[in-house]
Amino acid sequence: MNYLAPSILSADFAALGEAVTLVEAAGAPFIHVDVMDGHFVPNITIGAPVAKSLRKHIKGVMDVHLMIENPDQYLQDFKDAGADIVTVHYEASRHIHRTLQTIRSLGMKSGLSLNPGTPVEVIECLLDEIDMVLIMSVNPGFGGQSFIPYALEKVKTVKELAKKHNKELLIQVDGGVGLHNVKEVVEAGANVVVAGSAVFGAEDVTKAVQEFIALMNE
Ligand SMILES: O=C(CO)[C@H](O)[C@H](O)COP(=O)(O)O
Ligand SMILES: [Co+2]
Repeated sequence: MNYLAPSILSADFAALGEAVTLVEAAGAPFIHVDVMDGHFVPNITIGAPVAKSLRKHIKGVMDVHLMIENPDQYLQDFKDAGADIVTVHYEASRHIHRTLQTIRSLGMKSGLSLNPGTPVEVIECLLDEIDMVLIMSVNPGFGGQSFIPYALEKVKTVKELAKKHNKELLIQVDGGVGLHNVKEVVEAGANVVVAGSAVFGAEDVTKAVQEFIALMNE
């Protein structure tokens, strides 16, 4: 089974509850929440209070992608907000092993995200602490960017590592994924696909979600 995670980054921020309800009704099992602080990435979005309000509308998995400096400082807040998965960036934590351990100790699934410029090999010594690897296929900060093809090579490497070390590992790809390339992304080994602009920018959001899910599980 492969999972679609619509990113609310491209939804109307004044109507996030409705956005979540719409994509869940269409069959999306994860809701991807992009948290940006204006320091780690050059954009600011939302924080734990908004995630907490949103939680009341989410029936499935709340998948929080932290693009922030000092993630350790906010892990408890996202636990309190009801996050199921919290993903932190390798590049944002000085003691990433400890950060991942803390996420799990709070009772959430731990995700590790790699920027396009970070070699995939860094995950090897962290695999015991990770429930999900997020391969960024754009430089984080904005929706609607173009997919960086080399991400597929990184996904293939993660898939090989997962076969050896953790068959349950979730492998997520985020950035520039649309109906035109989602099959390629899944074939490379991704089992969780984030899509923001291709879902919320579509003329018919319900149809877009359904088409994604059909292509991902053919
Ligand atoms: O983390 C992100 C950006 O940093 C977003 O999740 C991602 O960009 C989704 O948007 P799109 O599908 O439009 O590329
Ligand atoms: Co994201």
